[in-house]
Amino acid sequence: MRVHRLARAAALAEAPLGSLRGCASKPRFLCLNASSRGLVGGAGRGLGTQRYFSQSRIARASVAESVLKQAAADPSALTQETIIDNLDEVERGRLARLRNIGIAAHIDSGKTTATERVLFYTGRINAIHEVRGKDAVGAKMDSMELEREKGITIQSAATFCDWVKVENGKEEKYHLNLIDTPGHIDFTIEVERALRVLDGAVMILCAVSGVQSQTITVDRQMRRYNVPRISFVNKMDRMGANPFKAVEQINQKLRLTAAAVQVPIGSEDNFQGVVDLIRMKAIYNEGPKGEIIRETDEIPADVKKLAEEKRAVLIETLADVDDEIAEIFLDERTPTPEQIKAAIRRATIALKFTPVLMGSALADKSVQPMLDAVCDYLPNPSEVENLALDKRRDEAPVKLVSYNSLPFVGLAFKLEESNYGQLTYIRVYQGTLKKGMNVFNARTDKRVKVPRIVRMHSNEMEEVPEIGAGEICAVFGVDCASGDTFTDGGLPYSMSSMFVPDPVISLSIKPKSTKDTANFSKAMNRFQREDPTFRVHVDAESQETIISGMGELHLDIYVERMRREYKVEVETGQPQVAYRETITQHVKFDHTLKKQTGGAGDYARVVGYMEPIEPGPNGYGPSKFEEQVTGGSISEKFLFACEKGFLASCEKGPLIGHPVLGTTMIINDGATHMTDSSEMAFKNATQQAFRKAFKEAKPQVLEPMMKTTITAPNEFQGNIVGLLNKRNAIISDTEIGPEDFTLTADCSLNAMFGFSSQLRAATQGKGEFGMEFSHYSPAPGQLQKELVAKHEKAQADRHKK
Ligand SMILES: Nc1nc2c(ncn2[C@@H]2O[C@H](COP(=O)(O)OP(=O)(O)OP(=O)(O)O)[C@@H](O)[C@H]2O)c(=O)[nH]1
Repeated sequence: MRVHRLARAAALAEAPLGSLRGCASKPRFLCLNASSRGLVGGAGRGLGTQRYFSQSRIARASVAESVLKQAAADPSALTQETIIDNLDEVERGRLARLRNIGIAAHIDSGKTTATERVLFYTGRINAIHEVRGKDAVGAKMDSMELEREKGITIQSAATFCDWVKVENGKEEKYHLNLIDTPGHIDFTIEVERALRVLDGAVMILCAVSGVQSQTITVDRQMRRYNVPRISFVNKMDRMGANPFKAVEQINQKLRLTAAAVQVPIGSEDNFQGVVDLIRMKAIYNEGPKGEIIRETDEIPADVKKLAEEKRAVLIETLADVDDEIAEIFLDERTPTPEQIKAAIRRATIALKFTPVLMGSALADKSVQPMLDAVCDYLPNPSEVENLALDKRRDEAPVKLVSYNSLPFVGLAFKLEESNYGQLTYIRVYQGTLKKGMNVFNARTDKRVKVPRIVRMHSNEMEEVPEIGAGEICAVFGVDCASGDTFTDGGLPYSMSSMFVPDPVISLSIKPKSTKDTANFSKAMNRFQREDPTFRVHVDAESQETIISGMGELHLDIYVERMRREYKVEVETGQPQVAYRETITQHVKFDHTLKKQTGGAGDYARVVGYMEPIEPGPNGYGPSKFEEQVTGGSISEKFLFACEKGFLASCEKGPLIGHPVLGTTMIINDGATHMTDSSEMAFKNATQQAFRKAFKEAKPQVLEPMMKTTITAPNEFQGNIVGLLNKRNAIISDTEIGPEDFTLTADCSLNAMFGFSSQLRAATQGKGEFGMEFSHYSPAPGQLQKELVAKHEKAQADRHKK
């Protein structure tokens, strides 16, 4: 068993953490109000070590003045354990019942539908409205008109609520901050930034489709930010629902140890409820909207055997990831429900395990046990390690502690333009953020006042005077960029920011009428500030405005928002692929720039070589500049200018004007003139040398390859394989289900233009596909020839003008 566990751990460690590629849609927060009641037998967990606090220890603990003094003098010397040990009862109770969670999944798995139930059952909303429902109201968290129309989540939305968990007749109130994230790959940044600041997540899977392409992306993102998760297999009412297939796929495809903690009672349209395998109780939802939970010891006879079997699998799987259960298992004893729950909690927080729950959000079944599991198994803010970098100590990492009385540290993770000005979402990692407080932006070194603090409930907000440590809120009137760290000014801390994938597609855009120019610029500025994956630049040669993003849908949504929200009609050019350029050979250069035009001349000589950098496991890396000059033939100052020249050259490659990857330039010699050399001369000389050497080094155009997943009814499989073959796609996996098949292929983005309409035609509108950037790969010779010819012609035309 131990070997088995190690093998799994090793497999996990080796699993790629993903680099670019995104997934995507809209997050929302839910937050439960911090209870001021004392902790009753609560558990706190320090960094890696388990810490359970006995009642007597809690009683002993009081606000330790000495700890606060120490924190004020030198916060970085404190360990999380020291602080947690000294937390007072009220603080400990507040944190123990606080959860910051995200809901993330593949497109259309039911995230928004499930969130709607959560809001209803916790009393945040008093009626349930469906995504694309007949009442045309739309789900609470899809507040944007476009989202409601298209039935997709585009932006993350935050909300908060209180969940009262009842266990053994005792009520415990939890405060949840919840973010509903979008599923579509084009809105991946919304998932990235939500996961960056959340402590735990609910991964939703479809009971019929199991692990899908975006589930894999979401999995990578959760690993990137070490986010523990519970899994919820939704759509148990659908034909072909099979939660155990989903469990197996989490184990195999995601390489994350998973086991069901429930089994279904009935299936498909006869799905009635679930059996809780830990307490061996049947759970049913009653009432018009499933708001009443009925629990009974009477497990239906036809489910009993399955429940016993799956309970045994749960314990055996837990024994693989938890020492305490392993011991009990080897002694052939039966663990108690409390022991099982404690083991699930430990293993989930340690990222070794995910418990799998099941239900149907649309049929109002088994959502409440999922909320109980959020409280039972996902960490509270004091159980998650959050690090900041201390600028005083060479950016040494320091642990942030979610204690209200410590100096304030928060991260601005999302910006949004609202009717009342810029809204900045902040996660408070340490200390308290108060209305009217002056906070310090670690990036700009500027102080700003916080005039208003609100808690978001989708598009509504509730003003609050202060927000405690470990919570999420939004503030008005704070000018900053996404990813900025704020402190109270006393701590020189900054937090690492989130991962922003590079755009893969771009198009030219301009307003149809010049009278709309002002609104057009306003919209561009706003979208850019809000979404770091949406980029805008003016092409220096063509003077066209170019927008770039994660996919056609991503850019289409902005064009549509411009029309609706800013009343600007625009013209767009053909979508352009974000190509890259590289070299394939080692080439030497010795280049002299020499100009004598009367007065002071220009002189710079650079000598060295260029060579390709072998692509790593994540593909082609950034280009690099190195200087190896000995003997001072080029001074430091001029070498710095050479580097600038190199960076400028890499922005617009010599071949087709796209950025350069995987290329090293080394300058190891040169010459300087007493009077004629200047920084400009060295910068220009480097650019000229780069250009010449690049062309001699067998340059290569690189094109983005997309991991493409297609799902369609089985009868269309032949048609789709035909479509993919025409596009030279490499099919890597095919899975055939009872009704639908899912096919995964690597395809160049260039070959995928127009694919959606062809897929529609080939599957009578029943096929779906999703694409995610995978890596850059050398473009075929013919395509490279065409691109180079087009680029040269465009340049020649420009010169003629
Ligand atoms: N049969 C069935 N359908 C469901 C269930 N939950 C959601 N749906 C339907 O699935 C579709 C997608 O639901 P959403 O809640 O929008 O899914 P989502 O994951 O939020 O979608 P995106 O945010 O766009 O990725 C809608 O038509 C829902 O009515 C369920 O439990 N059973």
